[in-house]
Amino acid sequence: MAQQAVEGAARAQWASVFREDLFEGQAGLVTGGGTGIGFAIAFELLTLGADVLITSRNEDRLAEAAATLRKAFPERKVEYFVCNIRDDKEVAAMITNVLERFGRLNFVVNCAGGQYPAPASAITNNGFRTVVDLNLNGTFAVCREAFDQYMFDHGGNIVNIIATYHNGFPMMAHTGAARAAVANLTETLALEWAAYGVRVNSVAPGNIYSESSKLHYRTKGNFLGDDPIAAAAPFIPCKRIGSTQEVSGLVCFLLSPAASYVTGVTARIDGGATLMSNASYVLCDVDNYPKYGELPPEEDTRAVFEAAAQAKLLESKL
Ligand SMILES: CCCCCCCCC/C=C/C(=O)SCCNC(=O)CCNC(=O)[C@H](O)C(C)(C)COP(=O)(O)OP(=O)(O)OC[C@H]1O[C@@H](n2cnc3c(N)ncnc32)[C@H](O)[C@@H]1OP(=O)(O)O
Ligand SMILES: NC(=O)C1=CN([C@@H]2O[C@H](COP(=O)(O)OP(=O)(O)OC[C@H]3O[C@@H](n4cnc5c(N)ncnc54)[C@H](OP(=O)(O)O)[C@@H]3O)[C@@H](O)[C@H]2O)C=CC1
Repeated sequence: MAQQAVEGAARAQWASVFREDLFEGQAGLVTGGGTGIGFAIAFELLTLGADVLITSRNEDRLAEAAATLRKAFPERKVEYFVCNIRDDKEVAAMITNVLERFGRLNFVVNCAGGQYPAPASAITNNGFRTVVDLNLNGTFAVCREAFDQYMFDHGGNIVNIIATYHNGFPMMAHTGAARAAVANLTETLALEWAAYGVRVNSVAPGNIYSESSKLHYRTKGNFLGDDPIAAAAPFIPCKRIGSTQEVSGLVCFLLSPAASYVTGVTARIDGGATLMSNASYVLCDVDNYPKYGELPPEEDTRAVFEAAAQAKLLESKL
């Protein structure tokens, strides 16, 4: 709870690179908008003039995030609605609710999602089904309801947050399969809905610094040490993990008129990590790669890098 407020306060110091009236007059929805990447996206959309409804399962977290956003943006409408995107009826009710509150649905950002790290042989059928249900079926349900209830008549803009599933996703077979399916769904919807003035794109983040993702790995996975997201940094070409604001900036670009001719793409945002296909190429030290948004303190990151490299955590555990 308190973490949300701290995150919100920290983000109040951070400004978007985009024009402040970019989304003036628009209203939309961010699933998973109460935490992490989704919160950063909601924050930036509000910064740029939009009214935003955030939705997820945990009402306490949503209420606290909405309170933080309302405090930061008293001139905007900030709403929340409790919805499990794995439940079709709740999704339909949630879309109806956005329309009742805002009277329009110009954009949808599908950021709700997740999984647990495990080797494929340890994933039960129900575990696999659960993760596919959340990331694929839930995303589809939100897209289709948004289209049926509003975008069919008025056009609109959809961005799906997935993950870098490219070249396989060891320890994440369920989410890799689901996210690859969403990338394909993105292409199909972009084709079918172009005639209705709807653009559909995806953003595939690599390792992003978010409190909830660190917690998620520490409590449920722990296969890359205490801070697995940061421990991956030595193996990323730009030698750092990404910030939630970097993901948000890409989403805002895709929602903006500058991306009017962009539909059906999956944009990777991973510091070049998924390009690492040549085993004979050894990454150099990097000390001048640009940074944007909230990242862990330099010293902490370096300590984690050294520990990770020394223990060769990635090689030994995968
Ligand atoms: C190189 C790589 C670097 C890593 C590279 C990193 C890059 C990507 C980083 C990505 C980071 C993030 O996504 S961060 C975002 C993290 N946030 C989240 O994941 C939040 C949402 N997640 C969830 O709610 C849960 O993880 C999820 C499983 C999807 C749904 O939970 P539920 O409570 O609804 O499910 P349950 O009913 O409890 O469980 C359903 C089944 O799943 C199984 N299950 C659930 N958790 C389990 C666990 N930890 N370990 C085993 N099995 C588990 C249960 O045993 C059940 O199977 P049976 O026992 O057979 O019945
Ligand atoms: N951080 C990272 O490194 C990466 C993250 N991603 C993906 O980006 C997205 C955001 O991640 P991040 O912000 O880091 O992590 P979070 O855990 O903060 O985000 C997940 C969000 O999804 C919501 N959610 C989960 N299940 C459901 C559900 N069934 N119905 C509705 N909402 C749900 C959660 O809220 P609640 O619990 O209240 O339902 C939460 O707000 C996720 O899809 C994640 O998998 C992809 C690649 C890398």
